[in-house]
Amino acid sequence: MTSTVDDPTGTAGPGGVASPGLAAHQVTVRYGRHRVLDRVDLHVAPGETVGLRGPSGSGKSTLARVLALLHAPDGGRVTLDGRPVGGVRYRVPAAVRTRVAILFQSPRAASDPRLSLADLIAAPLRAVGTPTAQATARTAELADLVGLTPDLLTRRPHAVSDGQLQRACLARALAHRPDHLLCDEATAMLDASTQAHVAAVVTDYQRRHSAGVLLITHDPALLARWATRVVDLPGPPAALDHRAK
Ligand SMILES: Nc1ncnc2c1ncn2[C@@H]1O[C@H](COP(=O)(O)OP(=O)(O)OP(=O)(O)O)[C@@H](O)[C@H]1O
Repeated sequence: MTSTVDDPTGTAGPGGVASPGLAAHQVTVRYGRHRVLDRVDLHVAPGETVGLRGPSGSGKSTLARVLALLHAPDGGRVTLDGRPVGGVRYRVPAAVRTRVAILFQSPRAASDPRLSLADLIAAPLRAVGTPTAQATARTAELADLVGLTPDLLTRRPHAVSDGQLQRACLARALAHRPDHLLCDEATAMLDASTQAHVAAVVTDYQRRHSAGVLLITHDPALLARWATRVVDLPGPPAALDHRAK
């Protein structure tokens, strides 16, 4: 069974010219015997917002983690501007991996409880050896961008609300001015006003930087309002791997 969900235009075409963007090509992922993604294609061009929907368990978060270069697929590959990206996490050169950022649903699960919000935002800058003064200035700029006041920056995650922590996670995601931002149910846990604010910051960033956005959500209203186009992941291919026994 092939689950091609999108037309991947991120490969070099007949003329050898690669279209810009972030793409998954024939991506397959298994957890043990459970095949979650089966040869899936997806392409996010600069400036567009691709909505990704599908039933619970269809592999949306898994695909986002593959595209964020956090999870190595068992088959297929990820390309950036048509060039294959080998490896995941710190095996990918900083200049490449910082072009993609991801914002998760639960800011608490995605935050080190020992860090102040300022250190949390600055973590990706520190990870690539950004000089302290530069990292401090950029952190202040990012905090301002997401609407975090200076008094909140000295607090740790337990001392701020979910909405404030998600704003810090958004600031952290934007630290390196990524070309692609993957939002995995990123506003699902937020109240309406924080949800609107986070969406406004992302869309403004997207407009100014021509960033591609992947929007994973179960919310049809959010997809209708924000997505340029919507891609459907089929349900989990449950029985597939029993045949291989
Ligand atoms: N690290 C893991 N180890 C084993 N199984 C996993 C792992 N991560 C996800 N899965 C399983 O893979 C399947 C797809 O999970 P995934 O979170 O990608 O789906 P999803 O479409 O994002 O679901 P939802 O809409 O409920 O968030 C699920 O059956 C899940 O239990």
